[in-house]
Amino acid sequence: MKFAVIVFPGSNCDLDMFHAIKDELGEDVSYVWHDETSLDRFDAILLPGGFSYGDYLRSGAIARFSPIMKAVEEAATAGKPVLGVCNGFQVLLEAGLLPGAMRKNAKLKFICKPVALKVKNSETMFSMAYEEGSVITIPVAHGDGNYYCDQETLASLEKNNQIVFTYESELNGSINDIAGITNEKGNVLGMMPHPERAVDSLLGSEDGLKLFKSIVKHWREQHATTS
Ligand SMILES: NC(=O)CC[C@H](N)C(=O)O
Repeated sequence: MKFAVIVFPGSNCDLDMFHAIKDELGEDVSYVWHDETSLDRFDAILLPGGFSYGDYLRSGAIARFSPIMKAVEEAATAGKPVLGVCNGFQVLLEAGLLPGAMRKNAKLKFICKPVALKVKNSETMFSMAYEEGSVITIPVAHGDGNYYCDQETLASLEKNNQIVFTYESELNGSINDIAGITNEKGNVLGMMPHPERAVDSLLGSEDGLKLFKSIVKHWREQHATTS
């Protein structure tokens, strides 16, 4: 399976994402600079965390106009897995590939620590290796992680089971403690916590690895050949 890690000016979690895929997951991965225009050769697209364009205007608001974003949209439409972590989530929101918006953390402080997350939906291509309802530990590191959407959007997120992860206790002001959501089709996931920083017990947790394993498992099932 071939993964792309999109690199924007100001991305800083691209190396961790690359390491998680190459060294911990053992899959093929390449960096793709933001001014490229095709992702045809990749099976899954990863938008890493960081401070694209210095978080000017709003986090992700400038990166969403990068040339590569048209290819990210095409990949999403084609049903490929698209994962945005932290700043990657912010870019996906700004691009309209996920509903809602990100605001500054309720207490206006940057929060950087491991947090407990509940797996609310283990039937997505990103979460199928987890037990539904299980509590996992994944670190967060953000200033703008206060997820917001209107009541109508919240109702549809709940109805369609699009909320994949929630914070176990109040963290940053996010509505209904939402930490990660998918699009309606289920192939685009945005999450504020960093699974790529939780892929080895040496890092304090390996709970993030199952997320990447889920993507591979789902892809292999879809591409199984019968001989
Ligand atoms: N780690 C990150 O991706 C940081 C995200 C973002 N720029 C923020 O501080 O909110």
